[in-house]
Amino acid sequence: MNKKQLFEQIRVKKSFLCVGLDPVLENLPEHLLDLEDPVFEFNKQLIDATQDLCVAYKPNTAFYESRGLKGWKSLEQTWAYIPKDIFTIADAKRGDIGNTSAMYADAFFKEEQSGLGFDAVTVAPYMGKDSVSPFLNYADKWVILLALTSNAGHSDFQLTESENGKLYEEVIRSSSGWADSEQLMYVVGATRGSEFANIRRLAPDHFLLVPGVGAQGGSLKDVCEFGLNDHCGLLVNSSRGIIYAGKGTDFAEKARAEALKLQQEMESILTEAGLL
Ligand SMILES: O=C(O)c1cc(=O)[nH]c(=O)n1[C@@H]1O[C@H](COP(=O)(O)O)[C@@H](O)[C@H]1O
Repeated sequence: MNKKQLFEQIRVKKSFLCVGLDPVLENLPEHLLDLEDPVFEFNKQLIDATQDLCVAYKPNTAFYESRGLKGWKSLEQTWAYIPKDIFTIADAKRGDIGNTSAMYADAFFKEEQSGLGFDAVTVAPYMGKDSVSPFLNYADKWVILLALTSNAGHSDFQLTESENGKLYEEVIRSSSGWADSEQLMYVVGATRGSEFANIRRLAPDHFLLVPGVGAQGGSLKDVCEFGLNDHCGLLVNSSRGIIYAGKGTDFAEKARAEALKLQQEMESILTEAGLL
């Protein structure tokens, strides 16, 4: 899916919501636990209940990899179940020397080989250009590079100052030369509201993947104040805040209600910005 198509989906659905599919077996509704693949069944019902309200799904691969082969199978089935007009992000935070990154890229993008054909993968930038390029070699796929993350530890390195400014600024500046905004997005945590104006100065046209609303307390309004651009430019993710809204047999309805709240807030933001 290209940038134009993504914006079209945002306008059709009046939403820039990304639903994070981060299932922990112990937290799943009890009635699913006896099924052959409770994780897939959980995701399937969540996808059925939210697909008209969101433009993207983001399974974080850790929640699947932690269960070994079974988990990988659940991930594969989940990816295959997501309707093809919805943007899919493998949140895997990969990046290694070039030939190894090429294998990671195949793992998430090369469907005929790996069984997975995600639209995008999250990548850590710190090994530099040659560690990111193999992902960019897939011309119709996206790299979502970590810029300014939502966690407390973001200040350990990302805010470090040098003659080139803060480290995260340097990540955005340098990587903008590796690919354009048709192939590159940045991760910026919703908890970093005050930095959005600065990020838009460095990356005016890029889509930003913004995790951290919901369970981590980030504000959608603050993110949008400076984060919105003329093609929306935001994919705002909530995982736990949606998928664990309920724990009973009505968990999917409860998840839908939380997703709907966000979608409605997004619709009024998009309307106010003249983007619908
Ligand atoms: O790359 C990410 O998606 C990510 C980056 C970041 O800075 N912070 C962050 O929370 N995430 C991911 O976004 C999701 C947030 O989940 P919730 O806090 O449950 O909404 C998790 O999958 C995190 O791994």
